[in-house]
Amino acid sequence: MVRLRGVSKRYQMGATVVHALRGVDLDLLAGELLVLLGPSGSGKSTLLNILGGLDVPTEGELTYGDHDLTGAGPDELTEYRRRHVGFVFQFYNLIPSLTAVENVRLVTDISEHPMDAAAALDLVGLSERLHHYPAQLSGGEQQRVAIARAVAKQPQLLLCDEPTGALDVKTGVLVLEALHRVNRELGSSTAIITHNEAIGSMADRVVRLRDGRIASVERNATPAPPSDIAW
Ligand SMILES: Nc1ncnc2c1ncn2[C@@H]1O[C@H](COP(=O)(O)OP(=O)(O)OP(=O)(O)O)[C@@H](O)[C@H]1O
Repeated sequence: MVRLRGVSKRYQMGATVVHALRGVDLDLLAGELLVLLGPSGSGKSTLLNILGGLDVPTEGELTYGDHDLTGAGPDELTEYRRRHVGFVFQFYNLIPSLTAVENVRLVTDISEHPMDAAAALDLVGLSERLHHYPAQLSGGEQQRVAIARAVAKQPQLLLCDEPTGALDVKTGVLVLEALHRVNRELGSSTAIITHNEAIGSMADRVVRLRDGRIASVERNATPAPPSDIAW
C-alpha cells in the first residue's frame, strides 16, 4: 500500500543535526494492522508523518500503490492526505461548538466517497451519542468521535499517533476495539504508534524503532483481541 525505501530525516537545529530517521525501509501492507513501538525520540512520529504525507524525507523514496510521491510538493501531498489518509492523534482536536455528528460531517461534506456520519459513529460504538457536544463526552468517547471523523471518508490508510496516550486502560481498550473494528470492517491499512508494549499483541505486525532505525519486525500469527489487552 505504502512503501518507504532508504528514508532518512534530519533536522538542523542551529549548529547540530538531529537524525530522526536513518535509512528506514518499510511497507505498510493492504489491510494490515501495524503497531510501531519504540522509546521516546526513536523516530515514530516522524515515520508516521512521512507515511501520511504530513512531512517529507530528507532522503529516500515514498510510494503509494504505483504512485511515486518522492519529491511531491505541498499540493500533491495535500491531495494524497485528503483522498487516502485518516489521522488520529493523542488529543482529539474536536470542534467544541459542534456535536459529535457535526464534527464527523465536517469531513464527510468534503470527501469523495464518504460513509454516512451516523454510520461512522455507529462503527465506533457511539450511535447513542450523535448529538452530544465534546464537553458532554468522556475522553474515550471523544477519541472515538475523532476515529469516526478520520474513517468516515473511508481512507485506505489510518495513521494513529498515541491514540490511547491520554486514556485509562478501560477507556483505552474501547478505543483499541474501535480501531480494530475499523481495520477489519473497512480494511484500512492501520498503523498505531504507542509506547505501550501490551498493544503490540493486537497487531498483525510489530515494528520496533530505535535511534531512527528499524530494530525489529515481528509477525503475529494470532493477534489478540483488544479486549484481552491490559496494562
Ligand atoms: N521539527 C523538529 N525539529 C527538530 N527536531 C525534531 C523535530 N521533530 C522531531 N525532532 C527530533 O527527532 C527525533 C525523533 O522524534 P519523533 O517525534 O519522531 O520521536 P518519537 O519516537 O515519536 O518520540 P515520542 O515517543 O517522544 O513522541 C527526536 O530526537 C526529536 O527531538
